Amino acid sequence: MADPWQKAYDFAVEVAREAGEEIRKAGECEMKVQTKSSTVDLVTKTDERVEKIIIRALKGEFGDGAFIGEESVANGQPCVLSDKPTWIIDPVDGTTNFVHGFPFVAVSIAFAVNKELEFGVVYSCLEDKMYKARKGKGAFCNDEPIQVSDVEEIKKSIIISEHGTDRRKEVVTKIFSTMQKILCIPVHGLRGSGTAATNMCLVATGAVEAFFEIGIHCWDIAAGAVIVQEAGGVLMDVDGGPFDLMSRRMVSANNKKIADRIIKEIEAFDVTRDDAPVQKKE
Ligand SMILES: O=P(O)(O)OC(CO)CO
Ligand SMILES: [Mg+2]
Repeated sequence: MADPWQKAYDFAVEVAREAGEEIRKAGECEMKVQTKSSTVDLVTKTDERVEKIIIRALKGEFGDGAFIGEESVANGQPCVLSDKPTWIIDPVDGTTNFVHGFPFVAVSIAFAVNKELEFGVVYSCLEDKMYKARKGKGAFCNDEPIQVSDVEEIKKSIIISEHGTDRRKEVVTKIFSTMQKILCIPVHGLRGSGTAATNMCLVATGAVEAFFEIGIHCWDIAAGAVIVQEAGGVLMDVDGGPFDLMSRRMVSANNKKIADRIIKEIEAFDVTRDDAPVQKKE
């Protein structure tokens, strides 16, 4: 078959749009907020409900397949990327923004086969921006082609960095030390939208030169990874090695020169891989 995944790609765009509509409506109602790994790792009924809507729609169209969804994993489902066609879903990327009414929230749906990402869809639903990309076929925002910035000089760049949800003092110290060093290169500015998926789309459109983070999960960045690459950008590990979707470490940039310069300043800290075996409780 010449183009086996086109139908899945088109369907993912429609599902992301419907999910975004649900999120917009839910944002207008009062919401009950719960916490996951820590008091700053938030989840709402909307996250869980929208993930179920997405998975139900995909199963309805394509049958039972492999799914890695943020809320399914939180409820004990495995988080292992196999060779099987696999949907990787973040129903609400930017849950903290959503809870606070900070206006950047995205639905992120990616699809991988043989552990390789085939396409990604990020719907920034409060801005009504539909980002999408398919391997080898370019990246788009609302159907217009997008491209990374051509800036090569770090001193002319804007860099996105987030703070994450790990509030251990040694981790926060490393995050701020890294940010300080990058700011003082100097760069034009540091930014952060509060959603990794949207941050990657900002790299892809050329609004910023790079976004890096340690501690994100595969569902935050899988769709954005395809979008950045198809917009002409690069993905790397924070130590300069190859990007590994399950490692929870990522630098995305408009080009390798900018990525390498940022990597020089990154103070890494340990995170548990997404696909690490779950420890059995004694
Ligand atoms: O809001 P979420 O889905 O928890 O994701 C955060 C990072 O983990 C923002 O990208
Ligand atoms: Mg997320």
